[in-house]
Amino acid sequence: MEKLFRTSPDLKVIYVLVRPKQGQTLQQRVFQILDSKLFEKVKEVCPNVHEKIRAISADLNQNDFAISKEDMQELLSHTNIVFHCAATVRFDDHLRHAVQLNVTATQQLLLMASQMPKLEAFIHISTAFSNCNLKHIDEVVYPCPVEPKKIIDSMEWLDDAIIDEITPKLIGDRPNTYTYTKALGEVVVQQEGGNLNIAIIRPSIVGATWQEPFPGWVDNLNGPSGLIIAAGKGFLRSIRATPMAVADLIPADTVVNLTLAVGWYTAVHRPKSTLVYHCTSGNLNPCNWGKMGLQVLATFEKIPFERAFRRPNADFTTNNITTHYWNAVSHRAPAIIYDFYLRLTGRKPRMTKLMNRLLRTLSMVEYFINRSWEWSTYNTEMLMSALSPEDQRVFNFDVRQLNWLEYIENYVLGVKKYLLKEDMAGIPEAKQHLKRLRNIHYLFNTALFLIAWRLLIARSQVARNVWFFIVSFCYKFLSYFRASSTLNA
Ligand SMILES: CCCCCCCCCCCCCCCCCCCCCCCCCC(=O)SCCNC(=O)CCNC(=O)[C@H](O)C(C)(C)COP(=O)(O)OP(=O)(O)OC[C@H]1O[C@@H](n2cnc3c(N)ncnc32)[C@H](O)[C@@H]1OP(=O)(O)O
Ligand SMILES: NC(=O)C1=CN([C@@H]2O[C@H](COP(=O)(O)OP(=O)(O)OC[C@H]3O[C@@H](n4cnc5c(N)ncnc54)[C@H](OP(=O)(O)O)[C@@H]3O)[C@@H](O)[C@H]2O)C=CC1
Repeated sequence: MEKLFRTSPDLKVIYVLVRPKQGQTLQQRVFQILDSKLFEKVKEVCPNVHEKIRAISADLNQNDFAISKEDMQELLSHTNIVFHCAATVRFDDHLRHAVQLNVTATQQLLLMASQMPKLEAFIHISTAFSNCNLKHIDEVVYPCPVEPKKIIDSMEWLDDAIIDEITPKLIGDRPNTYTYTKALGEVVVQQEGGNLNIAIIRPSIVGATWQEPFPGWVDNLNGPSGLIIAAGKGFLRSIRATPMAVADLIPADTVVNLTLAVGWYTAVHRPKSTLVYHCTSGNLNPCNWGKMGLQVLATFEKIPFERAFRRPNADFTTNNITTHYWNAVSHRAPAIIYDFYLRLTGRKPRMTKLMNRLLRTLSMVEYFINRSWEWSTYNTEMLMSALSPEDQRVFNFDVRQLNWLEYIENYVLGVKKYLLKEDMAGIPEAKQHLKRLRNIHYLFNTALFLIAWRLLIARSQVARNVWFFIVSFCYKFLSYFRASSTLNA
């Protein structure tokens, strides 16, 4: 919405389907976004943007999306382009819910779109990981072993226990219900698109904005953002990842630019078949997890997060044994010690619970950070050459121009400002806090070493002998040093 109004202020209206949430009405939700820093530039070129965004109450889990008759009539008769990006993105969602939102709702939306007389294009947002069971992925829709229609039907009569049982068999070699249902959604789009002008966009891991409307903007914890917070606050100490695996991140504004360009191309050129566009970075400008991790850590040195639990010092592990070891030593043990301290001081323990959640999240993302994929980008490159030089500039999605180190630094800064809502004025205090944590760390390690050593020499003759040897060696060395300095004098 932001980019559309900034580049096309004469646009009449955007209908946005919204559900009320967390005690906020849909108008409040939309106005909160419009009143945020994100929309400041838009308001300069389009001061009445509030009037041009029409929030329609809708819940994609309900029949006909629970849209009122009047709203439905308005939508059907006025819409020119549909951008469908609503989805459940939870990796561990129950299959019934994931099918409902990512497959059945897509089917229903296509049906709605087929009743829109003025519709020029239907743009469906999928994910580059919908076929993550393959190593090389082309810009085509791959068939699924079980037809989506059969899956939709079976979800209506199977009970939860049976669905739980068959889920691993259905998802096969995909890691979760999210990627599986997004793949089913693509098949539905292809099979049931009828005469509609359709395109599918597959972004990889969406990160903060690169340039527009300003660098580093981010508003959710998906992808790496949540883990950047966990690392910056010192909770995340170790993560099972392959440093050389490609970190296929794609900035949010690049996805937006490609999406709008695809909308134009699909509406104007009306390709004969459904085109799939990969919105990925790995084949054009690869960055790996090792480089990304190091740059994230380097940025924490310059711009630390406030009130860290421990000093940010995360590392990658590459096998199961070291992962278990570091999980026990660096994640669980400090959480237990801290909760013990909270209990002693009469407060409610919370760190173990938080750590368990973090470990669960890590186990869910491991699949994606220990493998590399190749996505072909012929259609995306074709689209780039179909744009005029001016549009290539305004709707830039050429990731070859992206400087990763600069991007990652802005990403971390954006996480601090827009997700954690921390003020830059707090950086000196955050640095002081980290110094205190470093001193506590050294003090704790020294005390631990002394206690362990004391226990060892109390129990072992060998340790005692080593101890006496070290003490007498030091004594002799000091005596020799004193004697030689007296002679020199
Ligand atoms: C060489 C040396 C180098 C040294 C290096 C050092 C390195 C050090 C630097 C480290 C940085 C670099 C790291 C690189 C890793 C990148 C990972 C990339 C992932 C890629 C995936 C891409 C896949 C495909 C992309 C796609 O196509 S699409 C979208 C992908 N979809 C998602 O990303 C949703 C995931 N999430 C869930 O699946 C659910 O969230 C669930 C997790 C089950 C929890 O579930 P549950 O435990 O039920 O808890 P919730 O209620 O959900 O949340 C409970 C609480 O956790 C919060 N929280 C929700 N989420 C997340 C999240 N992510 N991360 C963290 N927290 C989260 C939430 O705010 C709430 O906090 P609270 O409000 O309680 O305070
Ligand atoms: N983030 C990523 O890395 C990637 C994301 N994608 C795709 O991009 C799209 C957006 O994802 P992302 O922004 O990350 O995730 P979000 O969860 O932020 O966006 C999903 C949107 O769907 C809406 N939604 C979910 N359920 C319903 C419902 N029942 N009725 C109405 N609206 C609903 C949500 O509304 P609400 O705000 O009310 O919850 C939310 O606005 C998805 O299709 C996802 O598959 C693809 C590749 C990577």
